[in-house]
Amino acid sequence: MIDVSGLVHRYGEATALDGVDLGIDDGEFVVLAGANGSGKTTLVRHWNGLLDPDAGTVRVNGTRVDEDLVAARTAVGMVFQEPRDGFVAATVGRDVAFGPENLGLPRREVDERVADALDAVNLTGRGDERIDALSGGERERVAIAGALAMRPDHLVLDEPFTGLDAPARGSVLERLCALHDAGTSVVVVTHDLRDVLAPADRLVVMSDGSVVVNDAPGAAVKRLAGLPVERPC
Ligand SMILES: Nc1ncnc2c1ncn2[C@@H]1O[C@H](COP(=O)(O)OP(=O)(O)OP(=O)(O)O)[C@@H](O)[C@H]1O
Repeated sequence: MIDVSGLVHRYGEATALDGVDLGIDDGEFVVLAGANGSGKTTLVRHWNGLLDPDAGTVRVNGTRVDEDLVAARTAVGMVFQEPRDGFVAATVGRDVAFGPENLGLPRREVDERVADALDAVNLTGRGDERIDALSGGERERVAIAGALAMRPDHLVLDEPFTGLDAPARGSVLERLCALHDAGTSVVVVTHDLRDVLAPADRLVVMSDGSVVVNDAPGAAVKRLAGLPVERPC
């Protein structure tokens, strides 16, 4: 469970989050939408302690993030925008192994986690391939595998479909649905609601640093008129 209460974040004089209250339950599939600059990225960066609140609290599984950063970062796996710039190794397997290796896990467990994570994103047996030879969709799935290898309770993806063509977008979304079906909570941050609402349990929309819609997708979509969000087709 991620529990955000009265969260305020300022960059200098500018208020990026203006008292956000939001909960993400275990096993939920939540779409977090809103126009550019509405505060989505700032909000999710608080979930594993990459930013400090100016006011309010963020708890992950009942513990304040600032009291136990390691627990928050283990429980909340993040796949940031443009993961293509964030790879730490040349090959798929080495990159996915990086997180578990840094936890100091024994080799056998690292190998098992890497194999499971690659299975989960449909890249079974492709650990030796070079990342720079993969397609955009495959690279996104490597980034997701890297987060999954940490065995998170919540997987948070910031604009995972940016720059992907329709088939790649479909394959990434299909993998997210499979992970959700297997019990991982999935939060997709996006300004583009095409396709992604069908599997979602909830749609949260931000505007100017506040949550303005927070409801089941069917009901939420009816309230999008006038909000700067691309509606589903
Ligand atoms: N490092 C920073 N320094 C100063 N201002 C920032 C910084 N990061 C974000 N902001 C500002 O905070 C506000 C919220 O930005 P944020 O990136 O959280 O929104 P977003 O909804 O994720 O937008 P996008 O879709 O463009 O990533 C914006 O006004 C943005 O310009």
